Amino acid sequence: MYKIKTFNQISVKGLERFSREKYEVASDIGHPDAVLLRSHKLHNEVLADSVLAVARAGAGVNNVPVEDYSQKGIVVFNTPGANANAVKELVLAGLLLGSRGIKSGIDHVTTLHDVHDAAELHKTLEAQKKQFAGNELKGKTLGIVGLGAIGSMVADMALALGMNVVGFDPALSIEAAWRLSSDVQKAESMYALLARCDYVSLHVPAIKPTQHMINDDALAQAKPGMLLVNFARESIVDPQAIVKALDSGKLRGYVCDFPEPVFYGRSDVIAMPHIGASTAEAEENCAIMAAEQIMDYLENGNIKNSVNFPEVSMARCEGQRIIFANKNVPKVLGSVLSVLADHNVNVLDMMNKSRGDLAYNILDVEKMENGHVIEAIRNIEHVTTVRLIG
Ligand SMILES: NC(=O)c1ccc[n+]([C@@H]2O[C@H](COP(=O)([O-])OP(=O)(O)OC[C@H]3O[C@@H](n4cnc5c(N)ncnc54)[C@H](O)[C@@H]3O)[C@@H](O)[C@H]2O)c1
Ligand SMILES: O=C(O)CC[C@@H](O)C(=O)O
Repeated sequence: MYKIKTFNQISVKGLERFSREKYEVASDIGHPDAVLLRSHKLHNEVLADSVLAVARAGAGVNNVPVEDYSQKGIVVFNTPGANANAVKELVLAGLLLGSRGIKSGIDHVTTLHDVHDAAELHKTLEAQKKQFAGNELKGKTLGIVGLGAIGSMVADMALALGMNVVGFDPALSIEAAWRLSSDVQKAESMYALLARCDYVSLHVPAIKPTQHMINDDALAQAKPGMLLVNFARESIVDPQAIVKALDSGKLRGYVCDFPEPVFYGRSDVIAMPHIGASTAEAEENCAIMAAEQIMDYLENGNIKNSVNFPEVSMARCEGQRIIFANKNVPKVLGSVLSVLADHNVNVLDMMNKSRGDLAYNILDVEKMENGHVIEAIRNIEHVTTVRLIG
């Protein structure tokens, strides 16, 4: 029986993927084989030594200490693209909320709830509505920083609305480049993008190089009156710099998914409670993808959509499967094969891949009589984890 520990509310559609015959899934499991979570921060959690994999039902893995887990041989998964459409749709809402007097207009209507005469109410509102006029998106220029799963969808949406789209992504993957419309203009730097855009939407991961990438210097380059939209992460912007830019009029507004105390009481900030991915569809997509990735890893040793291990998938042969991870240095695979040879174990198929400092291997072998083989592999220098599957 495999054991899965959950944090956060995970969509039932994903949890149902774990068959009851093979899996026990609960939030209070003591020695799990895998952890399934959303935004819960794992940095302060002590994970049991039994944990082989951690799956983040979502895109950002800044709540997972990935480097630490890599040293321990724990595979970390995420679910790329599974919630991108939900975020894209909320970015559209953000652009509209920042362009039109939608929120202030609705708030104003609620202040008139003591006016009970309909004719008087309509007359008052008609006289006052000019305060809530705004601008259209069509014909304006949207800058997108980060053109991955979400950024590319936001680009398509903005083009369909008749906006000009400028993008910046120095680490664009080949797959993402194929997805991107040829109508997206390329900016040479983020500063160049900020200088020419009426709207800018951020879609980068929260990693060291993106920490406070929107700061005083960056905002000094911005086109005056720009609207900034941030559905990526709080750490990407310096909140004090945002406040200064709003006060000086450099920024017209800031729409985000990450409220900060310094924004309280400001009518030029619209802050939502991290609901970019909070749709039934996105939650299901993420949970299903995460559950399937965990199952394929636990049952077959295959790895798909990991943020720290290489992508590895091999069809099963008859017999047994040995999987092991090791530090990416010479001779480890050779030493493992020598152990197998010494124990008369025949290898049927194998795969070896590396990613940075890590190497990962799948060996299908004829059924072994000798129970000491796995222990002998575990004792080889630089091997971090080894497992025998059925
Ligand atoms: N608000 C929410 O609920 C919500 C939901 C989903 C994702 N997110 C956030 O959005 C981020 C992006 O999600 P995604 O699915 O598009 O991820 P993704 O990995 O598909 O795309 C991220 C893109 O950012 C690019 N990038 C990295 N560093 C950059 C830099 N310095 N400048 C410009 N581009 C850079 C990468 O090359 C990549 O193409 C996630 O990491 C997560 O933090 C938030
Ligand atoms: O799980 C969530 O609600 C948020 C997920 C989102 O922040 C992500 O990075 O995918």
